Parts: sequence; C-alpha cells; structure tokens
Amino acid sequence: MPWNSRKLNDGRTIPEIAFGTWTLGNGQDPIDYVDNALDAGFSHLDTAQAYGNEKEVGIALRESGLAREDVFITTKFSGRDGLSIEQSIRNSLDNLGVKYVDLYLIHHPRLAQPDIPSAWAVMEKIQAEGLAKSIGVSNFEISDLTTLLASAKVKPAANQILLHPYVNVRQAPLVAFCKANDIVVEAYSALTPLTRQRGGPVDKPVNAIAARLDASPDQVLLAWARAKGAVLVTMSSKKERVEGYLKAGDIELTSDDVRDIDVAGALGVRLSARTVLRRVAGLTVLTTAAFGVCTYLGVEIF
Ligand SMILES: NC(=O)C1=CN([C@@H]2O[C@H](COP(=O)(O)OP(=O)(O)OC[C@H]3O[C@@H](n4cnc5c(N)ncnc54)[C@H](O)[C@@H]3O)[C@@H](O)[C@H]2O)C=CC1
Ligand SMILES: O=CCc1c[nH]c2ccccc12
Repeated sequence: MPWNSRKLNDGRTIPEIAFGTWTLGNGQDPIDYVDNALDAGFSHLDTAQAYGNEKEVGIALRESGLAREDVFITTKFSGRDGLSIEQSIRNSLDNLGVKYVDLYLIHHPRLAQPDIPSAWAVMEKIQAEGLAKSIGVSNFEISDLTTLLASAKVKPAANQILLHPYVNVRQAPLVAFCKANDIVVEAYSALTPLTRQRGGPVDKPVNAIAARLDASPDQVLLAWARAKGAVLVTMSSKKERVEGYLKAGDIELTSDDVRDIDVAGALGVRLSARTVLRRVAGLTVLTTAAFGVCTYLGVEIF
C-alpha cells in the first residue's frame, strides 16, 4: 500500500506524507534538500513563516519543473515581524512565488490574536478569497479546538501536532477528538525515538519489527504514525533516507506491532520538570487537605 492521499473535510485531498523544511539552521541549503525531496517523489511540502525559507522552497519548486497543481504546499502563520494574518499570507505567497497555498495553518494557538474566534474568522476570509485552498491549525489542544469550533463557519481541515510513541498516551484523546470532528491529524517529529529520545524502550519493538519486515526503524515509526490515522510530516537532508521514507508507504504493521510500540512508548514517557512540580504540588495540597479533614473530624492517623 503506497502513500496515498487523504480526503479533507472541505472536499479537497492531502498527500499522506509531507516533506518538512524546519531544520534549525543546520547549515545546509534548503533549496538542495527540497530539490532532493521533489526529485525523489514527494508531492507535499511543509514550511512556515517562522522557518524563514519560503523563498528557497519556492525556488526549489520552480527548479523541479513540476506543475503548481502537482505539489501540495502548506505554510503557517507564525506571528512574525508584527504582520497580521492577512499580511502574512500575502507575504508568504510572494516569498513562495505562488498564487495560493494548499493549506494555511495557524502555527500555535497562542498566535491566534486577539483570540481564537477572531483569528479563525480571518482564516475563513483568506480561504474565501482563494489565497489558501484549505485552512487549519497546528499545536491546538482539545480546549483550543472547542473554542474554535463554537464560532467557526468552516471547520479546520487539519491539526498539525507532535505525535510519536512517547507522547502517544498524552495525545491519544486529541487524536480521537480530531477524528470525531473530521479534522485530519498531521504528525510531526514522529521519528523522535531515533533523534531526540534515542535509547528508550521503543527501540526494542521498533528494531524487532524492522528486522522482521526488512525495513529501517524510521520506516517502522512512520508506519506506526500512519496506523494512528495521521498524515506524516518528516524530513531529511540525505537522499537515501528521503527515498526510504517514500518506500515506507508499503509497510503494513499488524495490530500487535502497533500495540507493542504503544506499550513501550508508554513506558518511556518523560515528564517535564513543570509537570513533576505540578504533580508534587498537587499531592502536597491533597495530603495537607486530608490531614486537615482528619484533624477536624478527630480521626487519628498514626
Ligand atoms: N507545526 C509545528 O509546530 C512543527 C512542525 N514540524 C514540521 O515537521 C517537520 C519534521 O520535523 P522533525 O522533528 O524533523 O521530524 P522527524 O521526527 O521526522 O525527524 C526527522 C529527522 O530524523 C532524522 N532521522 C531519520 N531517520 C533516522 C535514523 N534512522 N536515525 C537517526 N536519525 C534519523 C532525519 O535525518 C531528520 O533529521 C519539520 O521540518 C516541520 O516541517 C516540526 C516541528 C514542529
Ligand atoms: O514548527 C516548528 C517549531 C516552530 C518554529 N517556530 C515556531 C513558531 C510557533 C510554533 C512552532 C514553531
């Protein structure tokens, strides 16, 4: 089963795998790796105002010789340079050298100013004017989506979120909410067990499945995120890896494979210092309250 397209709630389609362009300035020229990706067969590019590379993405697109309608382009409003959402999309279109983008996202809920309903109304106007064929959000939680949906005329077509085995437990309710509301989930950083969280419990099942299927661990992790119902946003500056990502569309995991990765992912959950502090504080408040109640009732604890 190769990578296909998914239907969006506005009737359009989105290719199931995107080539991302956020590189934290690793010194390589984005034109080169976007060229590589388009050459290899990617037909979906993901950029953002914040990535500062829309011009290079546009150059690579023109260099590829591909027709505009054959490449799905996503960019995002990242609240840069004090520009409004409307000014930002026009700026992005200029940078990219295109008349429209296929998907325009609000990069983060805190960028939805002055509030989510007003920002979303501007997104709806942008879509009505044809500057973006589809509109969506990124990094929105259930509460943000609930606020948005309460006044939206157009539902977000997609929510681009962090999704990998170590955040699966935390993100599962959001993924289910998006599914129930017909919002496509786009997963970024699905390869985290191979990059930022190497050496964790997910390695064991991923390596075993990779060996059984004669695949690479990155291909197995992409297949895992796909099994969760997500469109993938990944990247590499290495041509062989880029080609491997595209071949991962042929990998089918069994439900046992997915479960084994889920279980290992749950074991490797990392709590942020803030969460640990919150939990300790919560426990302290609870214990103090319990002691207080017991003292008030005259119950002996020890
Ligand atoms: N909306 C948002 O807030 C965000 C969106 N994104 C989008 O998602 C894209 C992908 O994000 P990433 O975190 O880079 O995704 P990712 O988790 O797919 O990682 C890609 C990285 O994994 C490395 N890799 C692949 N196979 C490997 C292996 N076997 N061993 C070691 N390393 C391996 C690649 O070289 C590449 O640097 C970004 O370029 C951007 O477009 C990323 C972060 C946030
Ligand atoms: O998209 C990846 C991470 C990132 C870089 N700049 C911003 C701005 C707002 C949200 C996320 C990001």
